[in-house]
Amino acid sequence: MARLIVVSNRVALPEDQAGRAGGLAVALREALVSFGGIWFGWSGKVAAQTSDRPRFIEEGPVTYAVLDLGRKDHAQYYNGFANRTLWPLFHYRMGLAEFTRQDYEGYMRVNTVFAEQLQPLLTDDDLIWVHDYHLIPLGGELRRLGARQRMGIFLHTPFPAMEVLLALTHHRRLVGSLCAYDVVGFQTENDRRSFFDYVLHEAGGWIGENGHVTVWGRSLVARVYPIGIEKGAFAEAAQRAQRTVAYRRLRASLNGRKLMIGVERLDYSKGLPERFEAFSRLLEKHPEHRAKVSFMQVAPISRSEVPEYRRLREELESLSGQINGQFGDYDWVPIRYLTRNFARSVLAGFYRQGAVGVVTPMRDGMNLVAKEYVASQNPQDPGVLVLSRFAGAARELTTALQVNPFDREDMADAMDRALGMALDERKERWVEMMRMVDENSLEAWREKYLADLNAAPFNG
Ligand SMILES: O=P(O)(O)OC[C@H]1O[C@H](O[C@H]2O[C@H](CO)[C@@H](O)[C@H](O)[C@H]2O)[C@H](O)[C@@H](O)[C@@H]1O
Ligand SMILES: O=c1ccn([C@@H]2O[C@H](COP(=O)(O)OP(=O)(O)O)[C@@H](O)[C@H]2O)c(=O)[nH]1
Repeated sequence: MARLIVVSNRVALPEDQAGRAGGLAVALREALVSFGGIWFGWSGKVAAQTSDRPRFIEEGPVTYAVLDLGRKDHAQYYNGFANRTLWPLFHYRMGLAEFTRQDYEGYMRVNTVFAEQLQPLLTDDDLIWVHDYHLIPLGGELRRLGARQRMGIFLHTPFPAMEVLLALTHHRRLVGSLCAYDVVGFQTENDRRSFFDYVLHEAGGWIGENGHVTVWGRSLVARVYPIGIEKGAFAEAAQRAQRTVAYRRLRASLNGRKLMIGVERLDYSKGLPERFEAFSRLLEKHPEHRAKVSFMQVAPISRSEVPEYRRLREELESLSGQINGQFGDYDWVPIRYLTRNFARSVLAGFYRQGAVGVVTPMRDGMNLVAKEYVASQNPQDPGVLVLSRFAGAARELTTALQVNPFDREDMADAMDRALGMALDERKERWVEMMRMVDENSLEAWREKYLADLNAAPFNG
């Protein structure tokens, strides 16, 4: 049987798996255990120099092979080109995208080093599954070194419209390396359509049936695999959470008020200032909600070495202070803004208490929080999901209250509607969302992708 080689920027090492690992890490590890294989990537450590060989950690049939990144590589590849150029561009924030030649060179250099250190570990019938925008050039680099294995990539972020991508100096090289893979996976049909547009109108390629693409002398398939959450896990976690101290303390602190909850990394793609302003608008426009609802925003700090992320943090501190000052009372704080990270087992209990879940990114590949919120609800008394139409999840969760995050008024109205929604309508909307969450589970995503990768022809 073929071995599986997973390559991702972050690797969930065995010591992280006990309870801290996210659902995606658990699902990938399960696949690795059943195929046997290697998980290759960054160790998460920054050192003086990038490692000249991987550090190996063996656990049963799985080998973890990780590299430390040197300070310069970390700055140029991760904080630079990946998170200051590609991330904003892929999330349609052209104004925030910074491009420097040095960052681009650092990005390419790290991809080359990854390829050079991975290539000797490969055997002929391995299946190679690369994840995300950090490592797009890796496939092309491996091919350059002679790798003929079946190789796929899954893009967790959006793939931008062609006109946006053209703003990147090296767009041709980047898309060219995407086409070195045999299977290119996207979160939504929208993302795939943008890729097809580029193939047709910029690269002069062909799109055949069932996602077959012929371009630059290569054939590949481009398909949609919406990522999901582990089947049943959040429903169980939310039930269990009800017996915990955190659950009870949150409940007691609400003192009978409704909870509106948001959970995301502190990232400008998530639309946090816009959401805070919409909440402020809600309190202004509908004073009946004052002192009747508490909005809790969990926003663990992310990518804090990138200046745009630091500025966002300052903006949110100021906005939450201003809104609490304007509307708060001696016994009610409108916004609870928390920048610490919570375990998913705790979050499940928080989601369950949320009468309203607000997930309003300006743009998001999928947004798993939306699905986790739905799965954590009490079927007898479910909450309402207010969801941005620009989250990948909006394609599946069509019975959420969908909003335009660029329109504060629209969001404030949806919050008002969600807070007042009758039980029958809440149930009806939730049943349909839950059906989608179950159907497009994390397990289904993994199996569908691996089946396509397995079916790809060997390039020998
Ligand atoms: O590794 P970090 O820089 O700390 O960032 C965390 C991850 O953020 C992004 O997540 C994306 O993947 C999710 C699962 O497919 C999807 O729901 C979400 O919409 C995406 O934003 C990033 O793409 C990952 O590589 C990062 O590890
Ligand atoms: O304090 C927190 C905040 C978030 N998350 C998890 O982080 C993931 C965020 O994934 P999503 O797809 O929503 O966005 P991303 O951060 O990947 O862009 C979800 O599984 C959350 O449960 C967490 O474990 N603790």
